[in-house]
Parts: sequence; structure tokens; C-alpha cells
Amino acid sequence: MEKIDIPIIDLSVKKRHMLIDEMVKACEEFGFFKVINHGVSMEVVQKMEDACLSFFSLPSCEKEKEKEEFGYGIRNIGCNGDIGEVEYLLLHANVNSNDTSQRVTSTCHKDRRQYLRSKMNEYVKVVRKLTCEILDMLGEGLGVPDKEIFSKLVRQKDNDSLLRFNFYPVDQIENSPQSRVGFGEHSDPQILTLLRSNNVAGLQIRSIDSTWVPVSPDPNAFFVNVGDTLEALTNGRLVSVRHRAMKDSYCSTRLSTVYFAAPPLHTLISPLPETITLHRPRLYQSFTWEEFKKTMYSLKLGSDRLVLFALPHE
Ligand SMILES: O=C(O)CCC(=O)C(=O)O
Ligand SMILES: [Fe+2]
Repeated sequence: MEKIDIPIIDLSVKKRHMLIDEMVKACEEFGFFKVINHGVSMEVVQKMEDACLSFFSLPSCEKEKEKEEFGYGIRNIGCNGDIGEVEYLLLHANVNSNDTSQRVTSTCHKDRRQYLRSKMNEYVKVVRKLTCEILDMLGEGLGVPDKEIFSKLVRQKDNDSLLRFNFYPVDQIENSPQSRVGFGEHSDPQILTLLRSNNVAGLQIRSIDSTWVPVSPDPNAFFVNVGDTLEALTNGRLVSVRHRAMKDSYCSTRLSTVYFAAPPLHTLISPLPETITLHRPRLYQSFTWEEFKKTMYSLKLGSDRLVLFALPHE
């Protein structure tokens, strides 16, 4: 296991140009960095996290009722047989999207759902703002004429962003291996991911030379992953990071909260002209986010999806 210093971007530092250079460098080298002093209210984070933890502590039969509305799942990740040691909620993070919490249900369920939904929505608002700030800095650092080109996609009314909560319970099994995969190796398909967790370790990123690098937990920080779509938009200049979550049988329950920033379904993803050069000819054909998503759903979690859109080169 390699020890690499994960790049840290301190947003309270005033020298914006320096921050932008560091951020672009981190995305080129790792596709990953940590953000501190990000200005996100920890009260909003704490309330959302508490509401989720109380959801995951419900009896299984209660949680199973939330498959439809909150995308509750257990062990099955995706629809191609990928299994993880994880329970999760997966739902649209588009605060404008149809809010189904108005459905007729018993009062007790309705209250719980509405509370959870409102805490999630508050969280999405603050985390989306931070995501857009980061995307604008990346746009500026890459020297594209419209520095808001990435954030505009995420700000669209019909953006396809998601919110996911991964809950890794403590092992009840005696003599189970000390460390097991909780969420298998993959890259995130969207534009950018903002991940945070409670103070329990688990996240690992794969460095360019293919070694796994453990990421120390920091509940006060956000971890940022470049997704496949940003890699395609920047013609491979910013790299999407492969990562996984490990589960240690002796440690405590881990909760990670993951915001995946995505464009509307119909968005055409093409490498930006400024990122195509003599030394870096165009790598990918154009595709819509909907096409890319469909491809993703047809593949195993750990597959490299972008190669399917790569242009042939002599
Ligand atoms: O739980 C984690 O730390 C990683 C989860 C993850 O990579 C994902 O949900 O895409
Ligand atoms: Fe991920």
C-alpha cells in the first residue's frame, strides 16, 4: 500500500490563481483532491447525516419500503451482478425534480420521508454550489473561453445529478477477513463527484501506477473525484479516478455521502476544442449523457466505459 500525499485545496487561501493551478494539476495527476475550508455549513451536513443514520438503523422491513422513493438497496450495486458489503440510498439530486413525497402514505412514514427529503434537499443546495465553484475554477484553469461551461451543465433545471448514501455496517460475522471490499473498484460516470464521510476510513484511490492509496477520513472535508464525462469533455487532460471502498471488520459503521454532478440527459458530450492539440489529438467521439448512461448500465461496475467511445488512432 503506497503512501501518497493526496492534494489538498484550501479554499480560504486568497491567491485564486495558485489554487486553480493546484486544482488542475491534481485533476491531471490523480483525478482526485481534498477540499478544506469550503464554506459548507457543517450544521446542514450534520442534520442530513443524522437523518440518514436514523434511516439505516430502522428494521429491514421498514427500509425495504423505501426502494421506490429513496432508491434503497442492499448488496446489489447496479443491475449486472455487482455485489458490495453496503446498504445504500440512491436518488435524484435535482431539487427541481418531481417530489414524490406527496404520495398518500401513513402519517408516520410521511413525516419520516418528508424530514429525510428536506434534509437531503438542503444538503444538495450547498453541495451543488460548492461543485459549481470548483467547476468554474477548473474552467478558468483550463483556459476555456466560457469558464462556466461545466457548471452551466450542472445548473440546468433538468440536470441528472444524483445523491447516494453508502452505509457500511460493522461486521457481525466472526473470523471474517480483516479487510474486505465494501464497494468495488470503479470510476464515476458523471462530471464531478463530491464525497464526504464520517470519521471512518475506507476510501481508496488507484494511482496512475495502479497502486491503491488509502484516503484518511476527514469529516470536515470534501473529496472530489473527476468523473468519466469530465475526462471526455477535456479530451483526457483531466483523468477520471478509479476508486473503491474497503470495509474493516473491526472498525465502526461508515457512512459516505456522495453527490454526482451530471448534465441533462440530452447533453452532447464532446471534447472542448481548446483541449485538442497537435500533441493530444481528439480522443473521443461525441455522445449524449443518456447514451453514456445506457452504456454504463449495460456493463459491470468496474468496466472502462470511455474506451467504447475512443476514436481510432494510427
Ligand atoms: O463509499 C465510498 O467511499 C465510495 C463510494 C463510491 O465510490 C460511490 O458511491 O460511487
Ligand atoms: Fe464512486
